[in-house]
Amino acid sequence: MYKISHFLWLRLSGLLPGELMPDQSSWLFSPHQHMPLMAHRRACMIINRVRLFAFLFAVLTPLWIVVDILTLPDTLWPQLMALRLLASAAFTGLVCYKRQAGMLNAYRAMATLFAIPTVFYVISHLLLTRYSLQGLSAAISAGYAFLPFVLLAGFAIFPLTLLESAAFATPVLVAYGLAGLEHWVSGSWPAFSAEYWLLILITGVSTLASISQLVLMMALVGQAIRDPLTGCYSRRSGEEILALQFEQSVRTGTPLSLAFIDLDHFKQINDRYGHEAGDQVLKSLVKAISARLRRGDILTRWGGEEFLLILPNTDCQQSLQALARLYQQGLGTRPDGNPQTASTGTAERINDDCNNWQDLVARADSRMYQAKSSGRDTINCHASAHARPACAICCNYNQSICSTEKAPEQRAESVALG
Ligand SMILES: Nc1nc2c(ncn2[C@@H]2O[C@H](COP(=O)(O)OP(=O)(O)OP(=O)(O)O)[C@@H](O)[C@H]2O)c(=O)[nH]1
Repeated sequence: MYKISHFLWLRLSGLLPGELMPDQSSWLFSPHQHMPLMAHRRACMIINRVRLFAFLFAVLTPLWIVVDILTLPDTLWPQLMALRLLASAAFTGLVCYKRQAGMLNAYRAMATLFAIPTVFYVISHLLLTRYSLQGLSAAISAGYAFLPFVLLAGFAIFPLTLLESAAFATPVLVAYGLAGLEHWVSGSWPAFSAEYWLLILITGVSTLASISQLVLMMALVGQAIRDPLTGCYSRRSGEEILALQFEQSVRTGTPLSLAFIDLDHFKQINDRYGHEAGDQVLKSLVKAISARLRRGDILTRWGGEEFLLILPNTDCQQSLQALARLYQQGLGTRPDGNPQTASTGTAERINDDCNNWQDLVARADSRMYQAKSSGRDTINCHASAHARPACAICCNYNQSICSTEKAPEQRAESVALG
């Protein structure tokens, strides 16, 4: 059974554009495990497309009023006209929708976009069934029944997971099913069943199109956010991630630590062994660090041989522990066989009392420079005046010495780390 489903999955995922990493297949089913950067970009895209869709509907919906006036009874078209104008106003409101990009806001925007035509469809259906229209009027009024088809086909322009597509399509399918109940009662159920089946087929095709868009987006985001040499996050995406993490840390009151890591004497490698050897050292450093990171920690290449490690939900002491572990297990090897060392400066949002992520990076950066000038191969998390004493630790791994500026009990702690 597993083999069959695996084979099927490979065949199906091969049909989708872009490359799909095996560990990303669950991303197509539910948004649960999407990384924050992906979720942010997807939310931006969904909100933009909702506006586009709403603009189109805001313009097209009132245009049909002319046809209604010319073909429908005088008692019916004014009601439909009022309905159309209301729907158009609601769509215009959506075009002006300006909220911060987040998946919750994206869902709200999409739900509103699909709710407007669904309500329009149900009310227009109730109005039209009160009249027994004939000839041209009947033909024109039949057009109203196609609205759910247009709506479900519209899913194709959004990058959605399977679960999301199902959640948005279900109310439309239910509304259409309820509106068609009387066809069953009046005996014209075969025609209605065929229509309903067509609706389900369109939903299936749109869902596949949405998932394909999601795959394409994942591939593009994946390429855009990675540093091509080392495979870790690029500086641009690092800044985006950091802005999101900082915002979340402020909102939830949780700590956020940064470690600014700069390789020591890296220029010598390039000068003595060539750029190729230098590149190799960078790659092995990223490999070494990535293998030991906690899920949720993010490594970004900030500059040539400078890396920024983002540690969400991690306080000063925990970040020092994590870094001590990285240093102890090694940061890779230089071409001459010696271990590669690095100078690191750390900062933490609450302890350092930083109001924005740029300040936090600047704090970690300046501590990294202090670490360089104090002999390299060092983690420097010297605290600011606001910091708790536990953070006033500076470890020099070359000399296996750790010193504290504050309480003696922290010395014991830092020696244990070193
Ligand atoms: N091979 C390689 N070298 C790079 C890359 N990016 C930057 N560099 C080199 O990294 C070197 C950085 O040199 P410096 O800033 O003097 O730093 P350092 O030699 O590590 O000295 P300290 O930081 O003071 O220990 C420069 O020679 C850059 O050309 C890269 O992608 N590949």
